[in-house]
Amino acid sequence: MKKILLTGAQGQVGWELARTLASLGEIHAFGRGELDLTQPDSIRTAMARVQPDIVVNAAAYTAVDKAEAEPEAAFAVNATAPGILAEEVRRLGALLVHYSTDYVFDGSKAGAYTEDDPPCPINVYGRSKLAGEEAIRQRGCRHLIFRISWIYGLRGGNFLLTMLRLARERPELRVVMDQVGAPTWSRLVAEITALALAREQPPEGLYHLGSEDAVSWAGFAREIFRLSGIPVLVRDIPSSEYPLPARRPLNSRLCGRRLRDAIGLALPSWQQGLALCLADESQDVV
Ligand SMILES: NC(=O)C1=CN([C@@H]2O[C@H](COP(=O)(O)OP(=O)(O)OC[C@H]3O[C@@H](n4cnc5c(N)ncnc54)[C@H](OP(=O)(O)O)[C@@H]3O)[C@@H](O)[C@H]2O)C=CC1
Ligand SMILES: Cc1cn([C@H]2C[C@H](O)[C@@H](COP(=O)(O)OP(=O)(O)O[C@H]3O[C@@H](C)C(=O)[C@@H](O)[C@H]3O)O2)c(=O)[nH]c1=O
Repeated sequence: MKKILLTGAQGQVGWELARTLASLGEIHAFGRGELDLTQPDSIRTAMARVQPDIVVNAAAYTAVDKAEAEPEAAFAVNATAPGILAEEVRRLGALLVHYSTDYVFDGSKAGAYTEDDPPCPINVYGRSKLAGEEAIRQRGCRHLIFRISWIYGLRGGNFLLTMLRLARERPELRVVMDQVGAPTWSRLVAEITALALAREQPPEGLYHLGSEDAVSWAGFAREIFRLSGIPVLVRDIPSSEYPLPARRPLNSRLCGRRLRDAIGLALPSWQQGLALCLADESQDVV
């Protein structure tokens, strides 16, 4: 039976992975308390204890705005730690599964970004995540990196829960309409990861995991409220009217063709994903 070491087990994606990957092998799930990615010894001790066949790194520094003020903290978790994990994975001859982001791009492309498009991040979080990808590739271990985007679910901190909370407080919300991307339910990321790992020869390298269709944050908010039956008004605004410490790419669309061609896996449309998430009764809002 394969041994799987999972980091970030309390995060949005990690929480789903802890359940979904359990069908694939013996899972050793670590939250920050048991495995702190800022402590190299903590990483090496966990790796030595578990001796995993597969490491799934779902831990990350994801506070996009806060990262602008504390780049060292973001780089420690998102860049240095994946490099150490990759070193350990190479020594064990294991496979490292890692998640990156649409924020490695500047958003200036007209269509969906492919894996061959040159990254050019415009904020600290994006730069730290790109450095993490590069650190893994440089170590030369077997790896599978999924770039994902706009993750939501009914747990943790995300745009869906923020919208549901704000709608209880205000009759009208102002939401940006000039940033487009594909909102993705955390469970679908976990399920696609499990399907990829269940293959005799799991894919390796870099893959974009995004549904082909895209929407603006304002359009996403409207669909959340439509499906939830909440009568709140969403007013379209440009990003310039919602100033934040970190710039966001205007185009976050990721082309999922490479993964579909490699193993026949693709995400459902973002609308289908959202409907599935909101209809799921197995999860409580946390
Ligand atoms: N959220 C999104 O929209 C997107 C996320 N991604 C990527 O997907 C992956 C999963 O993200 P997601 O689940 O949404 O993120 P979350 O923020 O929900 O979860 C990240 C987890 O990492 C943990 N963590 C943070 N710092 C450390 C540390 N020093 N040591 C150990 N664990 C730590 C956090 O713990 P704690 O709660 O204690 O801080 C948290 O449980 C990440 O690689 C992220 O960059 C990519 C695109 C979009
Ligand atoms: C709450 C709110 C946000 N917004 C805008 C701000 C921002 O431009 C956009 C998205 O807001 P958020 O700050 O929730 O999203 P953000 O933290 O930028 O989300 C990103 O997280 C990282 C981790 C990723 O990797 C990305 O894929 C992406 O999901 O919506 C409004 O226009 N109105 C509002 O009321």
